[in-house]
This record gives sequence, C-alpha cells and structure tokens, in this order.
Amino acid sequence: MIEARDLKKHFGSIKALDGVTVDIPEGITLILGPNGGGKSTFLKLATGVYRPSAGEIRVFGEVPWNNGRLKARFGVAYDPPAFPQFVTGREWLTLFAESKGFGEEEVERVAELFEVMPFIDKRINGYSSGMLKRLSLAQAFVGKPELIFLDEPLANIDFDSMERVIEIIEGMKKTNFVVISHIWEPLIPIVDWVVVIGNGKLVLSGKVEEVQEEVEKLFKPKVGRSKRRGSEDAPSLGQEGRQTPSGGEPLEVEAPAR
Ligand SMILES: Nc1ncnc2c1ncn2[C@@H]1O[C@H](COP(=O)(O)OP(=O)(O)OP(=O)(O)O)[C@@H](O)[C@H]1O
Repeated sequence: MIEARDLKKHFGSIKALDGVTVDIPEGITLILGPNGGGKSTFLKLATGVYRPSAGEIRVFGEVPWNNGRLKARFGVAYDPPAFPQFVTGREWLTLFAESKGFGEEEVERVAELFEVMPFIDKRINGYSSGMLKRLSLAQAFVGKPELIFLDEPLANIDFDSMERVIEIIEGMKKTNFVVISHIWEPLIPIVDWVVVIGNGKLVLSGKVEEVQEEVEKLFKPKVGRSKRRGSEDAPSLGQEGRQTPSGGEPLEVEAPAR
C-alpha cells in the first residue's frame, strides 16, 4: 500500500529521514520510534505535505506530492492538531466535509463518533487539548476514507476516550490505518504491522507477531522506582511527606493537594 525507496527528507543540515526503504501493507500499521526520529516527517511525505529531498514514496502506487486526487482518498489527523481559531468546530467540520462532497449528516456522524457534539458549537480557540484531539480525529474520519493517517491519536485524551478510539479503529475493517503513537501497548492487539523509525533510518518493519518481542525490548517503559531508593546510601523517606537526607536535618516536602 505504501512503498518508500531510499526516502530522504532534509531540513538544511537536519537529516529528518535519511534513506528509508520500507513497504507498508494494507491493514493497520503502527509506527514507533524515539522523539525526533523521523516518524511525523515520514507521515507528511506519505500525505504529500512534504516533497522528498531524494528517493521516492508511493501510496496506492501513486506519488502523493501535488496529487489532489490521491489525497482525496486519505483522512489525516496531525499532531499537534492545527485549526483556525475563530470558527466553531461545526463550522470547520462543515467546511471540510463540503470540500470532500459531504454534508451536515456526515459532520454529525463523525462528531458523535468522537464525542465532539457537546462542544461543537463553541469557538475552537476555547477548546482544551483533548477537545482539539477529538475534533482532529472527527475530521480525519469524514467520508470514511480508504486510508487514515493518525499522528498520536491517543495523546491528550482520557482513558475512556482512548478505549473508544481503539474500538473505532478496530471496527472499521475496510479502512487502512497508519498510526504513530508513543502510547503503543493498547494498540498492539489490533495492529497488523509495525514499523520502527529512529534517527532518520528504518530500524525494523514486520508483522506484529514477528516483531512484538523486539518492540517490547525497545519501548517497554523503563520508568520506575529507583533501585537506590531505600538502600543505605540513598536518602531515606521517613514519615509521609518528610524526607530525611542522610546526615542532615529532616527536609519538609509538602504533600500534594488532593
Ligand atoms: N519543518 C521542519 N523544519 C525543520 N526541521 C524539522 C521539520 N520537521 C521536522 N524537523 C526535524 O526533523 C527531525 C525529525 O522530526 P519528526 O517530527 O519527523 O520526528 P518524530 O519521530 O515524529 O518525533 P516525535 O516523536 O518527537 O514527534 C527532528 O530533528 C525535527 O526537529
């Protein structure tokens, strides 16, 4: 479905993508990688926002750059979402839907799907990050495109909404998805293919069953309690909210307000 051959995108001296060759099949693909690794750049090359510095990318066999006919087959939610500020969510979605040949009914369908209805008639400049994310998801799904690109669809939304987004993606069997997400673990059960991009290069690409172990090694969060905590040379925690550095006066630590 997506073929990249020695794909490069440079911004001055920054090599955002530095020779990526990868084939992404139909289905649901998850793109993973460290911050600044080149994932969003890859997505913007696939959606025709950027033109490659060198190499080639094809989607459904066609070059996306300057290709309105191909882009009409995509839905895209970028991260962070960008909208005009002084229109309402409904006005924006209506304008967007009309540009794709859809009307108010489709606006309400996607707004209900992502629970945008409670704030759809408010101006976008008053939206929270989660509201902006839900509006951007609704926009990407207008007209049930063949291929939907989602950059961080689970960022800034609450747990219930995350579950809902995952269910919606899973339920759309005829739609292909390319999803960039640092919150990857809840997506693994519904994903077919995984691509890892780091430092502008392809790190791995394969069926989820074949690469899951490697992915876990690379991305399982290592954040946790320090092993030093509680050891003899570490500061000891006494009473709640009170830390005692070795050899010093007790240090008052204000407990967070609940
Ligand atoms: N328009 C741009 N102009 C200049 N540099 C850019 C531009 N877009 C991306 N970059 C740079 O290219 C590199 C790759 O960025 P990219 O946004 O593709 O990474 P990413 O993998 O999506 O990162 P993250 O996980 O942090 O979103 C970074 O060094 C970034 O600063």
